Amino acid sequence: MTTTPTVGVLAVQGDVREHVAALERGGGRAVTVRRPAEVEAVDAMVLPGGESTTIDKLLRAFDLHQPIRDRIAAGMPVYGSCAGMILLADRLADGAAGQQTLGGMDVLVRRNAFGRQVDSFEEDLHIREVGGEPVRAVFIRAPWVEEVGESVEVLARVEHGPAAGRIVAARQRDLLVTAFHPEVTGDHRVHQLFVDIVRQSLRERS
Ligand SMILES: NC(=O)CC[C@H](N)C(=O)O
Repeated sequence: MTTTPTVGVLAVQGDVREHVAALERGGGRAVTVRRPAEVEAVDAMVLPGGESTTIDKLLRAFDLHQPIRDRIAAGMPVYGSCAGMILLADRLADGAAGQQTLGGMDVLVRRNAFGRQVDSFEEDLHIREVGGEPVRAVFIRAPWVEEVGESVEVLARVEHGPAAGRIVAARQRDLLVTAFHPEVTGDHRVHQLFVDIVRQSLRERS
């Protein structure tokens, strides 16, 4: 029997609807999460893009910071895109004053790393674990991963231009991050990869 995992999309700020749609197309059941009790009820979570400083403040205002941290520590699979990638980083460069992350992934992430001139751009990326054609990656004032710990697998790097070689997708066990926004392109393969990670994690825990 194949189970359909329930994935909660953090819905305090950011592009929530697009993630809900991409998760459903990728084989998951998507719900929105705004309350601590909802954090407890899901199998996994997506932290969407948006503004990481705002999301950080709202996580604390809505009493979601600690419950999500606790679930990450207990092994809940989480996919963080852009601002969500910043939130999953153990270490942050160029964060705003007082900005905190949830942490969980042994990486140093640099916020707004691509600089002003190239705030936003698109590139076709080859992503490990995502088969078929390259993925059209949309970067919007994106961060990059500057350093990775030993348990982190690099899934994709920028392939062209001045930032070539920079890490923009990575995985540490059941934590997945991308610096770009696959939810805005109509291609649900990254979300499908995440739903597969969640399914595998549920099988291992049952
Ligand atoms: N598209 C995004 O999520 C941008 C992230 C944003 N620059 C931040 O620091 O939070």
